[in-house]
Amino acid sequence: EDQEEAVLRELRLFLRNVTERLTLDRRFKAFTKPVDIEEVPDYLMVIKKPMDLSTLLTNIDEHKYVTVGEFMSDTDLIWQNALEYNPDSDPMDRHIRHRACALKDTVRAIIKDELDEDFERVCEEIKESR
Ligand SMILES: COC(=O)[C@H](Cc1ccco1)c1ccncc1
Repeated sequence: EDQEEAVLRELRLFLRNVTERLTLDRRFKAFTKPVDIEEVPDYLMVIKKPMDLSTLLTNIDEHKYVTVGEFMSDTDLIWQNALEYNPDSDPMDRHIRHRACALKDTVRAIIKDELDEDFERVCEEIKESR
């Protein structure tokens, strides 16, 4: 009912704020847009579920996420894909992997610090009821 829509609206505001802060962080520039398939023709042969920060924002606005957990699954794809596609010892691969790990740690720190457990539980209840 309307209380539920108010909770989901607050969730979207929180997720947009987190995504915006990640997008503004210069370390995460490579994660802000989809990997360019013209530039990397084999990318979709290796990575089955591409994800990036701009797509997160689109998903939020399309009401894809009813819980923070669902949002986290997509943010995990961003850094997991980077580790998988860039596994080599050359400096470029090491650099993107370091940034991927920074993204993982930063998202977890924000959620731990700023998400109220009771709020996430209410979102989970709404999800189960649908
Ligand atoms: C998330 O970004 C990536 O996985 C691409 C893959 C890539 C390889 C060549 C062009 O792009 C990347 C971008 C910047 N620096 C390293 C790798």
